[in-house]
Amino acid sequence: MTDAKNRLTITEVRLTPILVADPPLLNTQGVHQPYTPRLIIELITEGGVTGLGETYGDTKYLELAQPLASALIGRSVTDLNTLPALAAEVCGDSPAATGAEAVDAGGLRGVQTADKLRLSVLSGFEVACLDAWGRSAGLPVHALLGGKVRDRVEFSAYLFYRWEEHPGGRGERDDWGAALDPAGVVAQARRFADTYGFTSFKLKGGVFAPAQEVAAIRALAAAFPGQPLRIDPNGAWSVRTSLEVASELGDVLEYLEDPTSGTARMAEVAAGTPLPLATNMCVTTFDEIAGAFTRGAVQVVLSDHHYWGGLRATRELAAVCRTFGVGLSMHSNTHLGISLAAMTQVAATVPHLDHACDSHYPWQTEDVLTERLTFRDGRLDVGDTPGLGVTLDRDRLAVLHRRWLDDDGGLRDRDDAAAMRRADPGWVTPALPRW
Ligand SMILES: O=C([O-])C(=O)C[C@H](O)[C@@H](O)C(=O)[O-]
Ligand SMILES: [Mg+2]
Repeated sequence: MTDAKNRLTITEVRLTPILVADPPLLNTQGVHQPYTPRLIIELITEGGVTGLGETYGDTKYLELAQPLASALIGRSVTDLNTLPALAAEVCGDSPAATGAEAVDAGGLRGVQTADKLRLSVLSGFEVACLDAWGRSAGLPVHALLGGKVRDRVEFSAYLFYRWEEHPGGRGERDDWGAALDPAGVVAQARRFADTYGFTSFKLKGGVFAPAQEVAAIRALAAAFPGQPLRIDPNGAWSVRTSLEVASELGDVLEYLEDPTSGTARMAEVAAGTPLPLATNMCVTTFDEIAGAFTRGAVQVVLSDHHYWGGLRATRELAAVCRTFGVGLSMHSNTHLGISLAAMTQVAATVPHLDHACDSHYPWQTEDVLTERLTFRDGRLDVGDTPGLGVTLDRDRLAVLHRRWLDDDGGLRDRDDAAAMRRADPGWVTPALPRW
C-alpha cells in the first residue's frame, strides 16, 4: 500500500445522535414533533482528515449505524463499491433490520423494510467517505462523481399547513405564524419567494379535505401566475379523488405527487389523467422500479440519496429513469446542512434533473455547521471547495447532542401521530385512502 492510500484509511468513526428543532408542520399522519432526531457521522482518516455524513437518527437507524461504524475501521474511504455488501453483512442480524414491514411512522416513505433502513444508514457513511476522500484529494465531491454539469442547483419552496406553535407551547417558537387556509398558504409562499427567491412551490397536502387544498393551490396559482406548483398528499386520496383533483388542477400543476398510495392505484390514476405523477413513496428502491415503470404508474421519481443508498446510487437511479423516459427530481424530509450539501453535490452531476428539488432546510432554524447554506434566486451554488464544502460547528453539535441525551426517549423516534395526540388525544394514523 502506498502512503497516499494509507492516508485514506479510516481510523475512527464518531456517531453523534442529535435532536433538532422542527416546527409544527402538518401532514396526513399528524404533525412534526418539536424536535426531530438526526445522526451526524464523522469518519477520521489516517491522514487526519474528517469526513462528514448525516442521516436519520431514530433508534432503529442508530442500531444499524453502530455495527457499520465498527466495521469501517481499517478500510479505505475509497472502497465504496463494497459498502453495500459490508452493510448487509454487519447490519443483517440487527433487530431493526429484521423488523416486520410496517408503514413508517414519520417519514411518509411507503412501506418500511429492512433494506430501506440499511440503505438510509449506509448513505450517511457513503457521504462521509466521499467528503473525507474529497478533502484529502483537494477535490469537491462532485468531481469524485465525475464532475458537475451545472453551477447552481434549483430548489422549490416546500409549503406546509402548520400551526403557530406546538401543542402546549413545547419546543422552540419561530415567527412564521399559522398557515391553515389558502390565504395563510399564499402568505407563506410569498415569504419563501421574497426570502429565498424560490419560483416553484410544493404544498404538503393530505391534511384537509381535498376541496380545501384545491382552493389553496388555486390561490397560489392566482398569486404566482404561470409558476410551477405541486401538491403532495402522501397517498391520502382514493383513485377517484385523485382523478377529480387532477382534472380540477391540471392547468396549474407541474405534477401531482403521490396522490394515492401503492403502484397499482398510481397506475390507475396515471391512466386517467395527462398530468404527470411524481413519487417518493411507491418507487423508493431499485426493486420497485420495474413494476412501476412498466405500468406507467409514475412519470417523475423524486430521488433521495438517503433512500437510495448514497450519491452514487442516486446517479444510477438517474440513468434508469433516463432510460425509461421518466423524469427526475429530489425529495427531502427534515435534514440539516450536511445532507443539503450532499444533495446539491449529486444534483449538480445529474444531466437530466428535470425539476427544482425539494428541501425542508428553510424550516430548520438549527444546524451543526459553522455557516448555513444560503439559497439565492431559489438556488444553491455548487462550489469547488474540497469535499462537501461545509464545516462542522462542534459547539452546536454538542448542544444538540446534549438535548438528545437529556430527552427521556419520547422524542428520539419521529412519530407524527404521537405528536398529534398532544392536541387531539383520540388521533390515530388515518387509514389510506383517507378521502
Ligand atoms: O415529499 C414527501 O413525501 C415528504 O417530504 C415526506 C415528509 O416526511 C413530509 O411529509 C413531512 O416531513 O411531513
Ligand atoms: Mg412526497
